[in-house]
Amino acid sequence: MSDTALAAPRSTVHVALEGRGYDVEIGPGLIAGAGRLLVPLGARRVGVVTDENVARLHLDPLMASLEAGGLAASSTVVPAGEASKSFAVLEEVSNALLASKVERGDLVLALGGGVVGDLAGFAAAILRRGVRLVQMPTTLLAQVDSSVGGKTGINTRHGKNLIGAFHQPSLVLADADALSTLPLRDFRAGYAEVAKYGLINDAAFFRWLEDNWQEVFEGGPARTKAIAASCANKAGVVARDEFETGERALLNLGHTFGHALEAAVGYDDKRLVHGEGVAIGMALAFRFSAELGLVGADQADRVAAHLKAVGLPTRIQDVPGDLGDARRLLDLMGQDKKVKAGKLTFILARGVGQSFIANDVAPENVLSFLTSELSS
Ligand SMILES: NC(=O)c1ccc[n+]([C@@H]2O[C@H](COP(=O)([O-])OP(=O)(O)OC[C@H]3O[C@@H](n4cnc5c(N)ncnc54)[C@H](O)[C@@H]3O)[C@@H](O)[C@H]2O)c1
Ligand SMILES: O=C(O)C(=O)C[C@@H](O)[C@H](O)[C@H](O)COP(=O)(O)O
Ligand SMILES: [Zn+2]
Repeated sequence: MSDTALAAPRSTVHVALEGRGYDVEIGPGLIAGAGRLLVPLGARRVGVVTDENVARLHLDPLMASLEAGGLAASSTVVPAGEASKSFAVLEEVSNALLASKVERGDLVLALGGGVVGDLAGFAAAILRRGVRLVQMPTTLLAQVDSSVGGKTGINTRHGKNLIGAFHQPSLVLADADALSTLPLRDFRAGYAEVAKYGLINDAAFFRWLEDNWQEVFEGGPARTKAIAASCANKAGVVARDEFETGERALLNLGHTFGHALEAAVGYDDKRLVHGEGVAIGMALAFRFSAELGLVGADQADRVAAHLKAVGLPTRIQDVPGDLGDARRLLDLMGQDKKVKAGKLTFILARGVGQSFIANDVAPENVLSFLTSELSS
C-alpha cells in the first residue's frame, strides 16, 4: 500500500458515543492499508471473518497488509448468504476464533457484507464475553448501514435478528474499491437502505437521489457522497439513541414488512435479499400510510416509482414463489422486536422525509391491507 493511495480522498464520519466513539473511514485503498490503520488499536492478533465470495476477491491483500503491519492474523471463511446468520455457523466461527487464540485485547475483523458483519459482530460480542470488533464492509448495504451502529446477530426460524447483541465496532473501514466487484443485484439491494435515510428524515437527500442515482450506481464522487451522507445520518441517530428506546426505531422503516418477507422465504437469497425486502417494505409502509389517510397516494407512488426506477421490487408479488397468505405474514410480524405488550409498532410516514413511529397499529388494519396487496 503506497502512501499516495492512503492519502487519496477519504471521508470520515464520527459516531459520537460517550467513551466508545469511533470513526467510519470511507475511501479507496483501505483493505490494502488496513495493517497500518489498525496499529492505533494496539492489538497483537486479528481474527478475520469473511465469506467465500469476499475471500476469493479481497482476503489476500487484507492478510498481507495485516502481516506487514506486524499483526498475527488468522481467517475463517463462511458460506456466502443469509443462511450463514445461524446458530450453526456462529458456533463454527466462535470455535475458529478460540482455536486461533484471539484474546480479549485482540480484534475480530468482519470483512464482508451485512451477513458477515452481523455474524462476526455477534461472535465478537460473546467471545470471552466481549472482544473488540473492526468492521470492513464490502457491500453498499454494509457500508451505509450494517457496519455502523453496533447491531449484531443471527436469524432463527422465528424471525430475523432475534438473537443478538449491541456491540459497537472500534473502527469501520469502508473501502470504496471493494464495491467494484459487487454484483449489481447486491448494489441495488444496498441502495434501498440509502434511499431509506431520505424517506425517514431527509427529503432533500431523497430528491438528490432521484436526480443523481445513476451517478451513484456508476461510482465516483456521487457514490462517495451518498455513502458518507448515509453514514452521517445513521451516526446521528445512533449517537442519540444507541439502544433503540425511541428515535432509532425509525431506521426500521420498511423492516416490519421486509423481515416478515425474508422469514417467509426461509432466508433464501435466491428469492429475496434483505435490501429487496426493505424496498418492498418501504413501498408498503408508504401505501399503508396512504390507506390510513396519513399521506397522499401521490407520495406513495413517488416512493415506489423511484425504487422501481433503480430496479428494486416494490410489491409482495415481486417475490418469486409462494409466501403464504396475509395471516401468515401478520403472524411473522408478531415476532418483530418493536412489538410492545403484544402490540405492533410500524414506521409510517406523513411524507417523504417525514417518517414516524406508530405504536399500537391495529392488526385488523394490517391484515386487510396485506390481503388487498396480495390480491392486487
Ligand atoms: N446490523 C445492522 O445494523 C444491519 C443493517 C442492515 C442490514 N443488516 C443485515 O445485513 C444483511 C444483508 O447484508 P448484505 O446485503 O451486505 O448481504 P451479504 O452480506 O449477504 O452480501 C451480499 C452478497 O455479496 C457478496 N459480496 C460481499 N462483498 C462483495 C464484494 N465486494 N464483491 C463481490 N461480492 C461481494 C456476498 O458474498 C454475498 O453473496 C442482512 O442479514 C441484514 O439483516 C444489518
Ligand atoms: O441500525 C438499526 O437500528 C437498523 O434498524 C438498521 C436496519 O437497516 C437493519 O436491517 C437492522 O438490522 C434491523 O434491526 P432489527 O432490530 O429490526 O433486527
Ligand atoms: Zn436493514
